[in-house]
Amino acid sequence: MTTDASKGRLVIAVDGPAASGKGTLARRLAAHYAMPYLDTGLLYRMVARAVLEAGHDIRDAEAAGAIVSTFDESAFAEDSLRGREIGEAASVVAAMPAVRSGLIARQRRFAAQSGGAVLDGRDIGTVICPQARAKLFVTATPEVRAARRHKELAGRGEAATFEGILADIRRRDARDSGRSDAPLKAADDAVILDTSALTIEEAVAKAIAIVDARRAG
Ligand SMILES: Nc1ncnc2c1ncn2[C@@H]1O[C@H](COP(=O)(O)OP(=O)(O)O)[C@@H](O)[C@H]1O
Ligand SMILES: Nc1ccn([C@@H]2O[C@H](COP(=O)(O)OP(=O)(O)O)[C@@H](O)[C@H]2O)c(=O)n1
Repeated sequence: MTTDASKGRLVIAVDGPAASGKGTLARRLAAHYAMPYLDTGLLYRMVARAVLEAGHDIRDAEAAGAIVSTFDESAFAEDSLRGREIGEAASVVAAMPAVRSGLIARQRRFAAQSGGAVLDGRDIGTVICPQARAKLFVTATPEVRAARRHKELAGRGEAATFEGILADIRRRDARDSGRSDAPLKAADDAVILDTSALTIEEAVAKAIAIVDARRAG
């Protein structure tokens, strides 16, 4: 088996825009290869929640920069981080250089585990793990992503219109792609996987084939 070039380990980087299906694929890849998985979006969501809970304005970069070095990951229930508003707030703090740099070490530590790791986010293949052996950039049209998120949020009991979610997704795409620090973009050596017309099982099969090809390459 050929693994992470530098350390003999397989690291899988999964990036992509909101509701493209990257978390679903990353989780399934982690199960398939029996590797630990980190959803890095949750870290930005935790910082956003901590900033708001401390009573700061979400645009307060100084407050967010101070919180990023002290926040306690175990203090947040995952379910409380998945909502629509926290996703929006996360993309605001994620554009702040102090927040991004404050989260780099813990992500790289996770990726450095001896058994390898799967991480998903926006900048895993470009900034956090540029040496990752396998990189996927997962996409889908904004309309397909909005429909998926709409269904997901409805399942959580969160009322929102399809049009409202589509507007959220477009705004978040623009903010994530337009920021100067670690913008959302595919790494040069990433394989693009468009899931617009794929079922979850079809997308998983393609993702495994892509990773297997990288392991063999
Ligand atoms: N290929 C797919 N077809 C249909 N639904 C999907 C597909 N991939 C993911 N989903 C669903 O879309 C929603 C968003 O997927 P998720 O993996 O959380 O996206 P992301 O991590 O990119 O935000 C979830 O409810 C998930 O079950
Ligand atoms: N590696 C990452 C992960 C998330 N993020 C930011 O965090 C926000 C929430 O990320 P997420 O992955 O939880 O969001 P979804 O794609 O699940 O909607 C994104 O809109 C990005 O602004 C980032 O900048 N870098």
